Amino acid sequence: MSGSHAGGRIEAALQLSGVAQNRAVLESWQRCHDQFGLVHETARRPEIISESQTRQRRDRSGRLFHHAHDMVRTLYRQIDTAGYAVFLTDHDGVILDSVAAHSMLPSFRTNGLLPGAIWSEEREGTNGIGTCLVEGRPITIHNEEHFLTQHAGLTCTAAPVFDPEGRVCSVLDVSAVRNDIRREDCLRVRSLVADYADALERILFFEECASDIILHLHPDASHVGTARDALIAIRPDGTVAGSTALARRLLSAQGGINHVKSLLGSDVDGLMARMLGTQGVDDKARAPQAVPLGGGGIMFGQLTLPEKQRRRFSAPRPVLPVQKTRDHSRDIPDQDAAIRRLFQMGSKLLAGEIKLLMSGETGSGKEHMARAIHNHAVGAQKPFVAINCAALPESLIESELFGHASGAFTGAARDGFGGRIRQADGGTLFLDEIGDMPISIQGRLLRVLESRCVEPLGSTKSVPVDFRLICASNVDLAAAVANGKFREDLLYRIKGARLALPPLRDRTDLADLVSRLLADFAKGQAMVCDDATLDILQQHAWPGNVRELVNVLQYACVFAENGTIRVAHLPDDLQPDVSLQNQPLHANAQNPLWQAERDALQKALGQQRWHVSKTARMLGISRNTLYRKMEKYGIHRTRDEEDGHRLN
Ligand SMILES: Nc1ncnc2c1ncn2[C@@H]1O[C@H](COP(=O)(O)OP(=O)(O)OP(=O)(O)O)[C@@H](O)[C@H]1O
Repeated sequence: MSGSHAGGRIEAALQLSGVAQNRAVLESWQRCHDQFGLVHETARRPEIISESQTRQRRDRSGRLFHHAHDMVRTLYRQIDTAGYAVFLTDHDGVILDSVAAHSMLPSFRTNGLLPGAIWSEEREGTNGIGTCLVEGRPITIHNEEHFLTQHAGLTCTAAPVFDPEGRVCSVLDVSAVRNDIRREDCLRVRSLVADYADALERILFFEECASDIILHLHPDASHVGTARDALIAIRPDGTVAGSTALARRLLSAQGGINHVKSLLGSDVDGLMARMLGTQGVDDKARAPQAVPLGGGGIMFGQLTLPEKQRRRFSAPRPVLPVQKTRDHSRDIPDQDAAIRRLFQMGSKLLAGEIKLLMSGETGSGKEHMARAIHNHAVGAQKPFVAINCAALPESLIESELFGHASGAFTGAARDGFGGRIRQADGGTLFLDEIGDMPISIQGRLLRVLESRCVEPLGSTKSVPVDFRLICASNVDLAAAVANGKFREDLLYRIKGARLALPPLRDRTDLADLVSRLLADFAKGQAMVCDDATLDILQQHAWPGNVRELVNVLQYACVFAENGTIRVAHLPDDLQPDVSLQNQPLHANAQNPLWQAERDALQKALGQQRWHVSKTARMLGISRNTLYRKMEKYGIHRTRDEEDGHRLN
């Protein structure tokens, strides 16, 4: 549609008030026209604040930017790749973060969608971000619904993120520079964006209201304690410190939710007594209870108490003594600065009984690091119990973790088994791949973490346990919560502090790591790599990280002669590929040959269901060469592909 046509349509719609299909769009056009004096055909340059101002806004957004970082990327992977980008803004509509396919960046930039750009309605007319800020609800602004003609090529779906006081503090937006997307096709994106915005709201809520009593509410008891419930933060004096948008919606008929008395008809002590009974916080607090509302009606709820309140309501229990000042100068041998920093931080946090959640690619050394931190912070003589939650069959995991009484089930040990958690008493429990823990077991683990007691299967006796906890996961747990695969309350319990281990390819100490590992394998004999070999190791992408390096070096040691590993001693995958060395350096996306090879690789990977070894065999190249080519052409699996098939 030409500019004047679009303008005519907008003017006609404005005159026919009430007839427009989309109230929000019509009202926005009205604001653009009457309040902001915008003219739809004017071509305007985007207003972009400086990098330092954008940085300041990120800092000012508090933890929003930090927490949203992974979510924005997970959301991007979850959305079909067809030209979409994901944006995070602050409360003024200034873009703080964005993710898009590299090839699409120029077109988003041309349209003014880049960090620092201001997408308020006042500035850019009706648009996903700006209109969502005004409406305070998820919205799609489709092509010509944009007030300014220059934005008619955009399709934007956005959802607001609320702070606990109910103000929109951010907008999560998914946009495409395409005009072949039908409005109805945006529905799936809209529900995804809204889910992520809700998840972000809850993370900010739990963080900001960490010292308040949290009331979880829902009309359906089965939703209480899940990511679907409504949350209200209550101060000890009964005033409401904050709530989620869902809580405000569900309780809108209650005539304000400023004080627990008007909301529930009782003060804080009354609420505690009713919901916790005489049994203390640990068990009763979790079972949803019927909650009569002050203004009539009933919901189901449960309470989560901050540590201070828990102590008030639960029996005193022995706390694992914090070790005296520890000698942090006795460091791990790794030379990489990021690894050393993580070790120092992790040791201090674990010594202070903070729970650690490690992330990092497979084989990057999460367990290795966890053990080093435990040795340093708790003491090597204390138990370190590592459990891989993905490796245990579901039928066994419960008794393995929590133990069982004698004869609790067929095949149970005759004298019973105390369970791995109790083995960690006085030391550290390391739960690897916690994202793979069955949801039924997650509830039991949560109870153990809250009550610090284990109840073995087939027994009614609770046994007190004291351990420090380190968890690791290579799946995005926030996304697992959004997909209903991981309990949100457990995530907040285990996420005291996050440690993200870098992949081996990003580490700066490969040569040093190689000589350390060789010293271990060669058992006293001198063993080195020559320069050419070291060069190849430095260039390799190491998808299997340190574990892969260990395997490669062990293999090479078998063939090494006179204490030297040469290129010929490396496995086939690491042998140099002559054909690649002859590639022109200036290959780029405009080059038809470049594109043809990229397409062929992508097709082959798709045919082989992203099985890299099989694809490499089919193409007649080594696995290592295929990895390098994938890296060169920026070929990555989408989230769906990742879910379906593990990269071998
Ligand atoms: N910094 C290191 N120094 C020496 N060896 C290491 C180091 N990091 C890891 N390793 C070795 O690499 C291998 C893989 O490490 P680890 O099991 O800790 O990785 P991970 O990230 O926990 O793997 P996964 O995600 O598969 O559970 C182990 O053999 C470990 O001993």
